Amino acid sequence: MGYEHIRVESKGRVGVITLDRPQALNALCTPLIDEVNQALTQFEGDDKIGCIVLTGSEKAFAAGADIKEMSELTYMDAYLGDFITKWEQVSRTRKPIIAAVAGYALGGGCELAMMCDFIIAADNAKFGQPEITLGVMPGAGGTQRLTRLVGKSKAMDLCLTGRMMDAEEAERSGLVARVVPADDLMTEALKAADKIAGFSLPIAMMTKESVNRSYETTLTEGLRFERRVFHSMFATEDQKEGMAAFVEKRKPQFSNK
Ligand SMILES: CC(C)=CC(=O)SCCNC(=O)CCNC(=O)[C@H](O)C(C)(C)COP(=O)(O)OP(=O)(O)OC[C@H]1O[C@@H](n2cnc3c(N)ncnc32)[C@H](O)[C@@H]1OP(=O)(O)O
Repeated sequence: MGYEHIRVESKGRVGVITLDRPQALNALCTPLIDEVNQALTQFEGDDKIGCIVLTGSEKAFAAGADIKEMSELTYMDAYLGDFITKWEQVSRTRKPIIAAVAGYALGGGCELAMMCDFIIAADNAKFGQPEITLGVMPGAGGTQRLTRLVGKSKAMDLCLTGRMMDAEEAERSGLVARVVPADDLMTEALKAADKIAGFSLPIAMMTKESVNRSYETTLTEGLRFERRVFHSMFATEDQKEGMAAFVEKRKPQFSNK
């Protein structure tokens, strides 16, 4: 499939999806989301890919859902069309996925980044949930994921005032895993992604599943889930290889089995 609103490339074992709608600061129109989902399906099915990076431009990761597209939406359009639900493919992606964010990550842009496993931000990044200024509230996880990441007080501040926060505040608040100079964003994101892709894919996927479970359940149930998954890892060839390599003082050769 040809892509109009994104660029898709493989860099070794890392799949890179670049939002590429510069005239609208990567506003997330429906065709763009459809293309992102198509690219995710492509990378999920590609055995050579061990990690995915989702990024935008230096000016904008994404300035939100496409306001022009949304402005005429009726309640029935939104309800019957299940507006936003198709965005969630990012959060259902089983392979690790990193958001590399420079510039604006606003509204749905911030929410899309939060659907990834973690965010690496350029020092020029600006995050916010300005939906209230448009007469709506966040609708793609902003009131939920943001609250879990930064706590109630900061989430209320951002969602109720619609203000933006810079990368330094976003890191301090727990939204962002690390901040790097804007010029180094892709180098750093690719380095992190390649490192992850060099580990055992099933182990990375199970690790991701277990961390995500902590959002969905009680501590007791989460610990039980972690223990079961941890035990299951002793049935993998990669556990045998990883530990043997340590004992034999050599680099492991994971086979994703
Ligand atoms: C997920 C859900 C349910 C909701 C949402 O995400 S609601 C959207 C939340 N986002 C916003 O409210 C941000 C809207 N954008 C802005 O406030 C500004 O564009 C800016 C502060 C990000 C940048 O300002 P700047 O002056 O540098 O650039 P503009 O001239 O305003 O924009 C350039 C170009 O892009 C179009 N644009 C920007 N954002 C969107 C958007 N979210 N949807 C559609 N189009 C957008 C903007 O209209 C302009 O295009 P034109 O020159 O053709 O008007």
